[in-house]
Amino acid sequence: MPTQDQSIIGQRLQPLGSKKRPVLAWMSIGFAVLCALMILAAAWIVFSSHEVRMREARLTTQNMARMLAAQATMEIKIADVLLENIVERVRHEGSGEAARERLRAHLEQLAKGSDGISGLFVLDQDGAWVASSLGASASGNNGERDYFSFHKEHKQSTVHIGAPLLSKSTGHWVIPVSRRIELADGTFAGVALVALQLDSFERAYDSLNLSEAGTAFFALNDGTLMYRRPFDAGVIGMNVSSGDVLTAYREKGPTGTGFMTAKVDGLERLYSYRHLDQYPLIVAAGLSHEDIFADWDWLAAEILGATFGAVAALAWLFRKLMLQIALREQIEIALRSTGAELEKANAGLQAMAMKDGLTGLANRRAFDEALDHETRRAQRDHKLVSLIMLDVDFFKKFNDNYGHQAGDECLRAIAGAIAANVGRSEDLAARYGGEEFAVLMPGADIEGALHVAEAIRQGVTALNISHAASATGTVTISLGVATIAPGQDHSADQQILIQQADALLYQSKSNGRNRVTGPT
Ligand SMILES: Nc1nc2c(ncn2[C@@H]2O[C@H](COP(=O)(O)OP(=O)(O)OP(=O)(O)O)[C@@H](O)[C@H]2O)c(=O)[nH]1
Repeated sequence: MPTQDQSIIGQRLQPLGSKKRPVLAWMSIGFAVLCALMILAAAWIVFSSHEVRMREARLTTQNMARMLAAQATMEIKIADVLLENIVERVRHEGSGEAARERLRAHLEQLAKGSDGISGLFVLDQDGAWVASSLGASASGNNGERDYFSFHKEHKQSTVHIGAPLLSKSTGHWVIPVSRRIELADGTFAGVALVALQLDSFERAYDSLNLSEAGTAFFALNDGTLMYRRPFDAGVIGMNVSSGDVLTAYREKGPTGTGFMTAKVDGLERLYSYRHLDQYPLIVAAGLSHEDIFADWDWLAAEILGATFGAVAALAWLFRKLMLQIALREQIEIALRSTGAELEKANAGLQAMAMKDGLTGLANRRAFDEALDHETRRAQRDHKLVSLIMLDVDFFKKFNDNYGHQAGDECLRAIAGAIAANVGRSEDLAARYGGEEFAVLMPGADIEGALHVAEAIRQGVTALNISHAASATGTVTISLGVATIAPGQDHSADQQILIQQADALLYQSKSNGRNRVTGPT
């Protein structure tokens, strides 16, 4: 079963009243603006929180990069200080048999006091171990290592940091940090080496608050990857110089932040990178999209979902309200039109109640009311009231000869002749009863009334309705005309007026019919 609302929608709502239409239009505009503002506010909150997340993420990656740079600087610095010390010692004490023993003890001493160092070595001009922190019996040759070749070929006195390699002595990943040893004349005399444990970097990188998808790494200026979190031995030593981070470093400067794609796994992350001030190293930390926006996605979905839900609920309520208003309006319109129709019907009924059904003239009731009203008025205004009473001659015979239906037609024609000769608007022609008619003429004197009566008589004669039983051969009427000046007793005056007119009418009858008789 359709609901009330549905049936209204089905019928198409009637247009609203002209006064209410602008009000409803403004209400609708106001509601639409309110909804738009709610959605805009929600969008603004979501957008702002996105910006805040981004700012926080940038700050986080920048702090991570700063921390990693400080850690790497510290590690290398310690190694560098140790190397300076060792090179200086070799230069002063040489590397002869006696010096070797003291050097070895010194290296052991230095290694003991330093965390994160796998070993300290002094190599001769061929790469053979002169002394190491690993003990008197330890021996080896590192002549084939890249850093050894580098120092042999370059007269560079500053520290050299090499790509990570697997230690020959421990089998662990180490970073070789080394310096060239020269004789007084500048000829190559060997290399001092500190092997830094890659583990100590791993600990620092693991302490970062990064998810599975986050990453951090450091690389040499030439793009050689030194370490990357999460640790994967397969990528150590890989060249990432063509990656976004190294490219940004070359193109934009020593520090930077932005979304970049990793060379190693192809994932896009928000990276901050930083080049170490003192060493040819770059560190970088990257947060994945999930790291940055994990709970923001939910928050945004909740805010937008709640907003759209509230807007939908409000729209539903607003539509209900509009339908209620439209329904009320429709009921009001229907009531108004029903009221108007009722009034019209009442007026029609009233008119019908005062009219004679056969002739269309006023009926007896209307005549009686008008007579009462007019005699009172005439009494007040000191005026006359005249009355014509008329009756169809030999009408019984007419009916008998021509039938009742023809009789009705005849009465209708006579009523037409009466109405045609009653000219003033205040005059009232009525069917008094049966074949008897009356014409009430307020304000008319006897002459005027006689004149109208004669005109009516002639009008009926002129109808020329055949009436075989009448002496004239056509339908005629007899009339009596009376006039009074009403006094205090209206009721008696009315009776007198009717009786006089009626008596004069019957005088016309008895005098041969088809005539008008007035008072003598
Ligand atoms: N067809 C028709 N006849 C009517 C109507 N009202 C009254 N009559 C008839 O009118 C006739 C009146 O007859 P009477 O009162 O005898 O008068 P008359 O025959 O006209 O004779 P006089 O008045 O003496 O000339 C009656 O036969 C009524 O039935 C009507 O509405 N229609």
